[in-house]
Amino acid sequence: MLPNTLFMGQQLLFIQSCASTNTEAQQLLIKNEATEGCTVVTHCQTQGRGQRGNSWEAAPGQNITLSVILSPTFLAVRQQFYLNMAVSLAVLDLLREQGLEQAQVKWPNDLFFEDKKLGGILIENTINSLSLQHSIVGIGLNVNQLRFGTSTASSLACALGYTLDLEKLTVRLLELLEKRYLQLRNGHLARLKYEYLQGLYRYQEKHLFRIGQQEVQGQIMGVDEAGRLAVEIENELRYFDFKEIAHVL
Ligand SMILES: Nc1ncnc2c1ncn2[C@@H]1O[C@H](COP(=O)(O)OP(=O)(O)OP(=O)(O)O)[C@@H](O)[C@H]1O
Ligand SMILES: O=C(O)CCCC[C@@H]1SC[C@@H]2NC(=O)N[C@@H]21
Repeated sequence: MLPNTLFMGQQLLFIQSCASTNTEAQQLLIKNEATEGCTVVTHCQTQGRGQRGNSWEAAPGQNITLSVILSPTFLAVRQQFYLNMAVSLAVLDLLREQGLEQAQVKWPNDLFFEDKKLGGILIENTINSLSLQHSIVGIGLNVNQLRFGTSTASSLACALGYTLDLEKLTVRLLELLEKRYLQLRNGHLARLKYEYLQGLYRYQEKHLFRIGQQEVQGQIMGVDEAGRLAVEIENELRYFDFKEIAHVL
């Protein structure tokens, strides 16, 4: 089954089992065998990689684990977080379309529903001096798996109470990803950022954050182009990189 798209997922490679679809996609890029939108899908990822060096858990045959190769050469290096926002929104669109209206994105790009993580995104960019050259967009979405090693993980099936058709869902994700990517390519950056913030977990709410060893109360006020989180703490607006701040859940 191919998605109804111009290019996203039109070159679709299904691999029964692999260490990581991001690594497989990297190999395709090196061998010059990929056109834009080329997608690597597997049912069994044995060494899935997450952000911050975490590993990604996915029981065989039950989840979406895929990587898409893109060439966002129209984005300046300093604008690269817009790609994260576009991809996060595509996965959020899918979750909401499936009935999880309250799903949100936990900064920078975790998919959250009722305080549990349903999915994650790992984007690996190759850059030249000024712009992005290639991006490998890895998406892991917990679909039919019911039990996880991490207490904070959940799946669509857990949330909805029924099993979903993995292939149909994958095809739909690629369609939604193309829509959001075209929005990005057509320069609708402000729109993307607005929608990302509207879908952001705990946006403009007072909550506890962990900064180093300390727990402080703060309020997310936005993100900057570099993807840093803007948090108001004691009447001061401070900016944080990925590893510098975490939500206290
Ligand atoms: N399929 C999965 N679904 C949800 N979480 C998963 C899955 N596989 C692995 N995890 C793990 O869940 C943990 C939580 O992920 P997360 O990216 O939020 O890490 P973290 O370092 O705890 O981040 P933070 O403290 O900023 O929220 C990580 O250890 C991640 O590796
Ligand atoms: O939230 C995270 O930490 C990101 C998880 C990303 C997991 C996906 S699964 C498909 C692709 N291949 C990988 O090794 N990682 C990404």
